[in-house]
Amino acid sequence: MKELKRAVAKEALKFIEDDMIVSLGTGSTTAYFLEYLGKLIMEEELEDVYGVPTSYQARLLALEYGVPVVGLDEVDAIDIAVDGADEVDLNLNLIKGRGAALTMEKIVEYRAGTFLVLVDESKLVERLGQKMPVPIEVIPAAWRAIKEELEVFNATAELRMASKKDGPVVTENGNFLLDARFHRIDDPLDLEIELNNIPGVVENGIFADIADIVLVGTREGVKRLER
Ligand SMILES: O=C(CO)[C@H](O)[C@H](O)COP(=O)(O)O
Repeated sequence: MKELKRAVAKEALKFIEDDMIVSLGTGSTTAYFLEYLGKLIMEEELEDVYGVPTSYQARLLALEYGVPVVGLDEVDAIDIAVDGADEVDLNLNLIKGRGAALTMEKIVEYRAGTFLVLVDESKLVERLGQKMPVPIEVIPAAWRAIKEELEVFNATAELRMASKKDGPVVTENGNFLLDARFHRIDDPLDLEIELNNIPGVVENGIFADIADIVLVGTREGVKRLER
């Protein structure tokens, strides 16, 4: 899988041109992309490219690999957003948020001129929710009430616990995460909107109708899916 992730990350470089503002996603696949992007910038094969990080991870990697960073509030527009995903369905709807950065990711990916998604073939599913839960970022005080409310959606949710800290994962926005398993997701866009209507929900990990291009690393090479 590592090699497939590296292959899509390398292919993504073909979408980057001089003078672009690139949103930098979170996760292991975008980490490879950042490594390759930094190399091109350091070798001056790309000029005046700036990255908008979606997380501390993306920011630290950008600094390590020599990709200049700017904040979202410093740029007029984002030319392209590059990020991984946890699941991609047949209509290129996504589940994201395993890395807990879904809110910032959605903010920039929604606004980007092009949203380019990088995955290996294990992420492809017929229907969202087949393998992964939907992460939901919630205001800490509301976690239990929202967990109970999710039962109305026929979902069971778990508070995401930290592994190198006692207690729950706290996002970079100071919130908790519920990982929700739905019985069946037939209409991702509808569910995305409904979840965000629950008071106390900050954002959820369904990214319906916003991916423009998905590069899929397969054993037969990188495949390009487009809406
Ligand atoms: O949504 C994400 C982070 O919030 C990641 O993009 C997603 O989890 C994919 O990660 P990886 O490239 O490591 O498989």
